Amino acid sequence: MIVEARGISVRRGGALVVQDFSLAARPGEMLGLIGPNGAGKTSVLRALAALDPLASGTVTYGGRTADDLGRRALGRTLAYLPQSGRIHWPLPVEEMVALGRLPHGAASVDAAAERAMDAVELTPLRRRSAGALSGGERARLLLARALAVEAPVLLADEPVAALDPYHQLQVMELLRATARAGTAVVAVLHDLTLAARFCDRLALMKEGILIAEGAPAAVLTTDRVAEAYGVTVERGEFGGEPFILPWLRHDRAPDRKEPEA
Ligand SMILES: Nc1ncnc2c1ncn2[C@@H]1O[C@H](COP(=O)(O)OP(=O)(O)OP(=O)(O)O)[C@@H](O)[C@H]1O
Repeated sequence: MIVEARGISVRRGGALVVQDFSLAARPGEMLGLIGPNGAGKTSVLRALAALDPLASGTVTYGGRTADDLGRRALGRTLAYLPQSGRIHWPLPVEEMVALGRLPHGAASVDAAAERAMDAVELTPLRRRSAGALSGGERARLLLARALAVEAPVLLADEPVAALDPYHQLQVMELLRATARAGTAVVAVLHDLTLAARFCDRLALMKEGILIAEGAPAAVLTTDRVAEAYGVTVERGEFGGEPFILPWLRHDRAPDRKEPEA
């Protein structure tokens, strides 16, 4: 299912924090939403999840708005993984994951919940209270709950921020596999190497505006990263895949030209 934002603006605390933003995420595609702190990524993701009112523009799911779909259908259409989600109830891990099945009317741990728990390697901890997990385990639990929805649209806000390198790769592989299985995946990311390596397309925001969109190599030029983030990067390739390391804050970088492609 295509999720599409057309000319959306979002107001927070009186200010327009997203302005005239248009973007479509397609089934089978992993789309990375990137940009510096405060650029408006979470505001866009929340708008795509129909969590906040829009100041202008529309968001549609397969051509239908959230109102057209209604709450129940919307709950099956999209899964939303919030940024650094807190866990408020001391439920066992498996029951937390099973909450992802509520939109489907399943209240217990069914096959989809088992699949999701397995995918993030939390099955061994299934009876542990969610309140007794480490930060990274909790992040994977919340991802499992989102995966358990098995929705055609998955919106993930900084899904790897709390994770160690092994689990960062695990989660990025999992998100890409979820996309390949036909889901439209939108992930907010700060790690430019993970974004470049795992996303099919990137959307780069700065100050509430989409400043670039396209294939990772086309978006993450040295000049554009400098413009958006104020950093100079070192870049290279390993096994045919790019890596990009933020190296110096821009005001401290020596002058230099972008290498020829
Ligand atoms: N409740 C609020 N009231 C006023 N301003 C807000 C509110 N929530 C967010 N903002 C502002 O909106 C802007 C966009 O915030 P948003 O969380 O979307 O950015 P972000 O790109 O996700 O940032 P980060 O990378 O730091 O998570 C920021 O300037 C932020 O200060």
